[in-house]
Amino acid sequence: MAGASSAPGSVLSLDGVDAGYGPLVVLDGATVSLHPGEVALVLGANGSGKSTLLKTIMGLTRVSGGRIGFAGTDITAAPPHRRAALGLGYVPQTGNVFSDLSVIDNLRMGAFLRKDGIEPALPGLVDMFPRLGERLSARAGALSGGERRMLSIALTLLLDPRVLLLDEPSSDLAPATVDLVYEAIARIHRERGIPVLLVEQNIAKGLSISDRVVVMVRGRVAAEMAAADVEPARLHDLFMDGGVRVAG
Ligand SMILES: Nc1ncnc2c1ncn2[C@@H]1O[C@H](COP(=O)(O)OP(=O)(O)OP(=O)(O)O)[C@@H](O)[C@H]1O
Repeated sequence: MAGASSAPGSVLSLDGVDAGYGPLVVLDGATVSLHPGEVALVLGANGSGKSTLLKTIMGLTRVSGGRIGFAGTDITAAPPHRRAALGLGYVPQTGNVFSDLSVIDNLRMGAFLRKDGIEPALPGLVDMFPRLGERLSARAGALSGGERRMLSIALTLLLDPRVLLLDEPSSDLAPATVDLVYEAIARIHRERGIPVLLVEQNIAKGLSISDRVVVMVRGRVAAEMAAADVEPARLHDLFMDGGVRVAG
């Protein structure tokens, strides 16, 4: 249903969404929106529902209430492939890379839906991720953690997303590698103007590229603020409001 549920001025919005896994309800009236051109950082304690929020936006959980709007379309009941086709680009924490295929074959697979194949997109991707360009014939399973993360992001970019949903891009990476991955994310945002909804436990790193912060407590958005206004001590209090352990 066109125009049914996007919050004014937002490209993506969740309005009172309840969602979870089977009988387990994790998101409990989650209301959040993403505006054109912004990076919004989702913070919260372990188990507060950050990853579930992204999975729900992609249609990977069971939604039992509320509405999800994307680019003027009500996608609450849309299957994941339709959400991807509409322009939702999801980079999960793990799992969208084929370890037994080479880097270039992963990219060919990722370009399967493109009418023009991988060739026209490859120079831009290699420019964005030079390390991948040097390792096109390497088996993806032999890549470093950072290279795999870059391949994972590159695969999502091949879908020409209108929004990027990133789930903990720093997880399990050494600090220097985190910096490389974040430089790439910042560059994608700057050069392509793609709004980003970022889930991250590395608060300092997440804040470094974000405009706005959304704090989740027990499956709902407990607070929102400009990234520039974030006081770490206050964040800690907000996280603890849910009575659960603080991440990191
Ligand atoms: N596939 C699943 N099946 C059942 N329960 C799940 C599943 N995935 C997550 N959960 C539960 O949902 C709740 C929220 O998990 P979620 O991963 O969304 O939290 P999170 O805020 O991303 O946590 P973290 O910071 O630890 O990654 C947790 O209680 C978790 O055990």
